[in-house]
Amino acid sequence: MSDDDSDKPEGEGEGESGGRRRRRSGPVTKGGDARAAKQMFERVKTARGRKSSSTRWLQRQLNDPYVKKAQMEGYRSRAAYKLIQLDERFHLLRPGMRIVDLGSAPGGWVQVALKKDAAEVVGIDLLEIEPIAGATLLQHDFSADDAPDLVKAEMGGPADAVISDLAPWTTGHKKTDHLRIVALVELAAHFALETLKPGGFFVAKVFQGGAEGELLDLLKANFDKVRHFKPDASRSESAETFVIAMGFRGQRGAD
Ligand SMILES: C[S@@+](CC[C@H](N)C(=O)[O-])C[C@H]1O[C@@H](n2cnc3c(N)ncnc32)[C@H](O)[C@@H]1O
Repeated sequence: MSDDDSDKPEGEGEGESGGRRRRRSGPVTKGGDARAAKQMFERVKTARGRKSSSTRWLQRQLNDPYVKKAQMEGYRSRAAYKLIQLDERFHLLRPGMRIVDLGSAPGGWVQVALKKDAAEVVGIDLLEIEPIAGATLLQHDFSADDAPDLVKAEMGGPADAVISDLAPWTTGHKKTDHLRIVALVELAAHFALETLKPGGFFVAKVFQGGAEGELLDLLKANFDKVRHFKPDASRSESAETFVIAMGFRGQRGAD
């Protein structure tokens, strides 16, 4: 993953793209390991064969209050608190909504949307996601041509919200990675324009300067309000922030 705010150690968990899998029901992972909630700072010894970047990731995870909170409150990722805090700030999630979550593995944002009594939650990721009761989870590339129609068919209509915590797998080459990240957010915005209903909103993780240039122009042309916000759960050393575009003007504005 590109982002040092990621929930996985660098280089782990890369999934194959292509195949599509549907999951409709299953248990939400509950509870947490009380031992993991220890208050003391945990130091991790560099084990043989473990890269120092993995050691740093492990040490940070063990000492991160949001990791501990997620384990105790039954969320699959610390990322869940980013959506919770975005919602606290902008009052986005309301009961009965149809919500599309782009890049949903392992499922923290899906859990938050369900907790807010969404009527339909469709999550899509290149990676397989353990089932979550009440959500439809697709293992698919959201940028594939057929993805918007697939998602709309699963939801039974246009979405009230498209939320994106997408992070691309990276090459280590700074310029290439930056282009990949920008392209991914732009694709997510176009996905939103194709699937949202008028009045709907789009939330997306963006990097560095936030939504800029063509992306910002696109959002301003199609939404009544565009804001940026970095939730407390987003690590201060991370270049990520979030763009929130509210009041979709409808398909004609997308021209
Ligand atoms: C930071 S994680 C999302 C965490 C999630 N919001 C949560 O709360 O658990 C970003 C995800 O984006 C996914 N992703 C990246 N490119 C994708 C693509 N083209 N289509 C679908 N998912 C993609 C990755 O596989 C990864 O699981």
